[in-house]
Amino acid sequence: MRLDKFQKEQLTFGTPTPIQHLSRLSASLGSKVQIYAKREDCNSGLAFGGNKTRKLEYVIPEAIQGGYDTLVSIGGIQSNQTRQVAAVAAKLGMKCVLVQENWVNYKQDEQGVYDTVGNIELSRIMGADVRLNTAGFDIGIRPSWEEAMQSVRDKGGKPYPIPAGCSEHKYGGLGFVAFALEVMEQEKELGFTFDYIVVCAVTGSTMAGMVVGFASEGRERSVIGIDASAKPEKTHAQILRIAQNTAELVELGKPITADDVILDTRFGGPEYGLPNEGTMEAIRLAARTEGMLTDPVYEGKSMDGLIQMVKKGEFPEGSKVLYAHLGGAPALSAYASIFKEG
Ligand SMILES: Cc1ncc(COP(=O)(O)O)c(CNC2(C(=O)O)CC2)c1O
Repeated sequence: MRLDKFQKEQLTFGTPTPIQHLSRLSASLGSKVQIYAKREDCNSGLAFGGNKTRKLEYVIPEAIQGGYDTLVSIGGIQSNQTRQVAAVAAKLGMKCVLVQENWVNYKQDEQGVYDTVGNIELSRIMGADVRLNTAGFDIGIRPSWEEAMQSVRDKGGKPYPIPAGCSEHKYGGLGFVAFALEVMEQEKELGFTFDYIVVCAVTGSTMAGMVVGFASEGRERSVIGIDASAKPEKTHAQILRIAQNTAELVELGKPITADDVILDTRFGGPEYGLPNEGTMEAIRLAARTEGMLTDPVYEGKSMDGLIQMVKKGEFPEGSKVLYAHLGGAPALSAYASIFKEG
């Protein structure tokens, strides 16, 4: 495994993100499984950080060395990706253009709120050129994003392309290979290894990087993805493709197969960006047992998956399960109306 051959720009705090024992959450579920969380939601001082900030550490060097002057990225209106790109651009003194597509059929109660608070508010405060677009949800390469790139060129700028979630970027998986290697180092200090790692998946490079990183110890199938795209076929295919590309980049030395990408599709409904009852219960339980905030789009769904699997006895008794907390809390204010009752 060769990760050290890649350039890295420090955008996180540069120290291993903490692994916390969620003792009260574990107890509330019967203590048969011990749950831990690795806190990527606290990984950087750049606008609350998150999983994209770790990914951008391997994406950004090319932008700096290539003399690009504008970072161009894309996501839904409450995208955590675009907020993190805006923060990195601000920190590096680069311009930023963000395409925010209409990926979520949010409630009428959120009219006038959903596209003004949370992540999109933060991106505006950080000086990004935020461009709303009516196109719906899709994790692939988008015409709106390509048009934004061209608009920068038309004004004499040099745009650097950062696709949704950084995932289709050639180095999009490297950050979470590093995550996996970091966990394996921390396990030495903890004195045990995790039996499972639970992670939310939408554009796929977070999970893809983890699968490759843990594959270095034959643990690729300990990574359990919880789909939050509600279009799992496309997400699974994208995770597999990114994992295979990333395995080649880091010279893993063995293939990643479709069976190595374990994506649980039970918790992503009703559609991308909208929570179900289980999502809401999971958000409340994690908040009320651990003071740990998760969101209705991503982490609330992976937390629901984790909780349901524990309740159903799908983890053998005595398992130690690591929950990857990837961020997302800044979007909570855009969903204020759904938390009004209880
Ligand atoms: C908090 C949080 N948790 C998990 C994920 C899923 O990660 P992947 O896209 O790498 O699968 C996101 C992604 N968010 C996207 C965004 O635009 O914010 C890329 C979809 C996330 O923000």
